[in-house]
Amino acid sequence: MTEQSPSTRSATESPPVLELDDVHVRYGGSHILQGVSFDVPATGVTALLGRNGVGKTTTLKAIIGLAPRAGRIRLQGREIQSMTTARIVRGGIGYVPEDREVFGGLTVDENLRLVAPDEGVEAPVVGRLFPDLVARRGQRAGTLSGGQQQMVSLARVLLRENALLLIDEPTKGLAPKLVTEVADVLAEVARTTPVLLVEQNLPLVRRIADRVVVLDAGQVVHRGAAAELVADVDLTRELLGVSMRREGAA
Ligand SMILES: Nc1ncnc2c1ncn2[C@@H]1O[C@H](COP(=O)(O)OP(=O)(O)OP(=O)(O)O)[C@@H](O)[C@H]1O
Repeated sequence: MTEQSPSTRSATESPPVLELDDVHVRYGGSHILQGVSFDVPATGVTALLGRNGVGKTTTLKAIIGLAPRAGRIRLQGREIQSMTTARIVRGGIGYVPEDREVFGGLTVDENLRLVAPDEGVEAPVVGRLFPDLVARRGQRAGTLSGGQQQMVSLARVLLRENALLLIDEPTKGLAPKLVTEVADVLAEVARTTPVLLVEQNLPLVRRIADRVVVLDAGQVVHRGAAAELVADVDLTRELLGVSMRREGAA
């Protein structure tokens, strides 16, 4: 495994918000996560990277209790690996899945009122981060663009207080301008809440992530600073099969 210097925590540094220790996921005969261990620090964005099918989404699902997992997972020092998803969410993890899962037949406001019945789009966080959603409050979510649906999905988790956000490929399939908008929102959100982000867009990772964890075949193969990985053309090609040269700048 390639690794930067192990985190030597100073006396003033907060303990990690999330710790994974030897986490395994098996689906039938397939051993998908094979002893995944890493920490998510209590601030900023930690990007979970890796080629297609290496287990990134499965890692988020294991954390939130949507995949059958073994091993130890701690949220703010408390073991959560045996808890139900509902309890983990109540305990402070917000999850934005890859497929966004907005209720297409409900309006933007109705989608948000499922979480915050008294506020919906009137919630201060919505006005501050998603003015477009306020303007579209009466539009059915199923008729929104992919980027707008992503905003609804993000807004919905931000209506709660979260200790940690798990966000799965928020920019997948979005046009470049919308990628920038989503990145701006994520950067703003990460100022107050730590984020574990699955993302394939390396320019975006370079822009908003502080550190990276790279998976390959169900195992962690690299941890370190995001800027260092993204600047290393050979390493990004080796670990991810892509390079910034080919992808272009953000
Ligand atoms: N419910 C399931 N049953 C069986 N196999 C599954 C299930 N969910 C995921 N897998 C398999 O687990 C492996 C990891 O999938 P996962 O979605 O975690 O990968 P990923 O790294 O997020 O990929 P991508 O970047 O393509 O989204 C894949 O081989 C996938 O086919």
